[in-house]
Amino acid sequence: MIVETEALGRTFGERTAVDALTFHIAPGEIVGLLGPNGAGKTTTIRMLATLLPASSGTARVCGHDIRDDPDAVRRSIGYVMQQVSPMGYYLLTGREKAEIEASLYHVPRRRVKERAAEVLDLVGLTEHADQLVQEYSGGMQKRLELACGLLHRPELLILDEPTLGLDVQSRHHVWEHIRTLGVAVLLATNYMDEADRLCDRLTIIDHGRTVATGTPAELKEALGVLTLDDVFLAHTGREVS
Ligand SMILES: Nc1ncnc2c1ncn2[C@@H]1O[C@H](COP(=O)(O)OP(=O)(O)OP(=O)(O)O)[C@@H](O)[C@H]1O
Repeated sequence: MIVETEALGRTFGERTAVDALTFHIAPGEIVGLLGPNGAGKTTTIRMLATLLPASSGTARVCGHDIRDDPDAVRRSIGYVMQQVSPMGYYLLTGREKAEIEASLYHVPRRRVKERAAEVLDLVGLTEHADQLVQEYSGGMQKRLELACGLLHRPELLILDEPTLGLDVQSRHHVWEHIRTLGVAVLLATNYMDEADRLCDRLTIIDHGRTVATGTPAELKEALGVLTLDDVFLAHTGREVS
């Protein structure tokens, strides 16, 4: 398994953000983590990425325990956060940004150029590689972020809201590329169409607990509804925000 959690939990003072969460991701699987605002998605992701210690339970990521071997976990994952990188990058070309990040990710120096070109190609940016990032559309910038998350060839890519704020066409384009990356993906999203189109399996959480898990088709079938919006509403009592 690429990810295996067992009763993973995190509290902040009196507040329980994640409560005994158990789920797994198999190699190559795209798993969506869905939930209303404040459900515990980001806290879960931050624990798996070893950016935040767990209060209880265990998790193994790419075979490494998040508590005992955080460095090995970090080497095995790519993490693409919600916000786009700092402004400084806008004055670079896509290729320059990828090459700088490759060095930050400890890609051997003699491999930097080749690895940067490889990941730019994976997300369809080869043609625009020598254009300034500030001239990129929002969708192209997101694809560049995806590319940079893959520079050290992680086994797991963690994506927090990968298409937040993009127009429909750019979102479809980003999805196409995520589908063909060939690594396991954990994706937090508030977009039900994104979860439906992209994810092999979904875990819906609310108040830090799993309330439903299954393929998009299974989740709809179990309730006899046609859309994931209805599934979400039935399990969380809330409309998708
Ligand atoms: N550093 C913190 N200190 C205190 N409480 C926190 C902290 N981080 C998160 N929380 C609380 O934990 C709960 C889960 O938050 P989290 O950010 O994981 O939810 P989320 O599902 O990612 O929400 P969103 O969709 O709004 O990003 C919330 O009640 C939040 O207020």
